Amino acid sequence: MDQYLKLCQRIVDEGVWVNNERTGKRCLTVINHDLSYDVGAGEFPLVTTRKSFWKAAIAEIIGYLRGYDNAADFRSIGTKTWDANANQNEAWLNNPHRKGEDDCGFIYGKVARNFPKPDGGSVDLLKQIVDDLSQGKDNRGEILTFYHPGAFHLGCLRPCMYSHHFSILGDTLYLNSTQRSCDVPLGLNFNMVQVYVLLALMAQITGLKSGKAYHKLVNCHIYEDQLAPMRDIQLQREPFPSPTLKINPDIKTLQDIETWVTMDDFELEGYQYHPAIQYPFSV
Ligand SMILES: Nc1nc(=O)c2c([nH]1)NC[C@@H]1CN(c3ccc(C(=O)N[C@@H](CCC(=O)O)C(=O)O)cc3)CN21
Ligand SMILES: O=c1ccn([C@H]2C[C@H](O)[C@@H](COP(=O)(O)O)O2)c(=O)[nH]1
Repeated sequence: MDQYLKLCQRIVDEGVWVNNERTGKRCLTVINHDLSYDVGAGEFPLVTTRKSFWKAAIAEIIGYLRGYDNAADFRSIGTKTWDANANQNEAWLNNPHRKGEDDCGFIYGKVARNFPKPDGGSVDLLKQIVDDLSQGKDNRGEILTFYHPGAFHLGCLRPCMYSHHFSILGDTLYLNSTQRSCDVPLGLNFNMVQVYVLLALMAQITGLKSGKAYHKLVNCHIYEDQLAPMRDIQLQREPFPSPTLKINPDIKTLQDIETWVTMDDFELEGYQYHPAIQYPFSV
């Protein structure tokens, strides 16, 4: 939580205004920031200086692991975060590849689980990684990528957290996640939870211990209409101690994640937080 507040303060102090063409808004921006979470020690990086809808964040990453490409599927496991990008993004609404209401197109897990091969067919990157890690194998390229520049025109949004690289040292699993673009008030609140949960879940289903997760952010921004509540309200609050996340130990395989896991399999102990702040969302 301290790391998060430091980044917010860094943007307020050092940020440079950048015009963003896609949203038509100005963003106060810094380049390059590194966060890390000791998942093995249970350091759950949840924001406490406003109410966080952490279950929606977990639902989103579970949806990615399942390869969802439809906002209705995301809603059915507990998050509305893809509604606006699927149904209110002008460029996507006019895109001939959009298959109708709630379609997100070829995004995130849909890409990783069906990664097109130049010589035909596709690869399920996640399954390959889970199979390797389960046998204690790390080929120094255990990379789950959601990024396919040749397919951007087929989806409503390019992936923001686009690469998750897993590594084994001894009996412990590590994760390096990279994010190209970060909406610090809204998106990052979710993305920190997702990096933590991704390492914890992957360690649990591959029989390894959780180590550390390293989260690299490239373009970190606060949209112009989010600056006042961040600077004048959220940054004036004192953080509470971090809560602890409990994950159902019965989750043992990738198939469990694909078939029966719900948000009831995740519980928080000791979450104390300040009142909610509603930040504007830019489509
Ligand atoms: N501008 C922008 N920022 C993002 O963070 C973002 C996108 N676009 N597009 C794709 C996904 C969708 N994500 C989202 C979308 C909405 C919220 C949001 O509205 N969060 C609120 C309420 C959440 C709830 O009620 O469940 C929040 O207060 O955190 C967060 C992340 C993250 N991503
Ligand atoms: O997981 C996510 C997904 C999206 N975001 C933010 C970052 C940007 O503000 C927008 C995406 O816009 P681009 O023009 O494609 O960069 O969504 C996030 O922070 N985390």
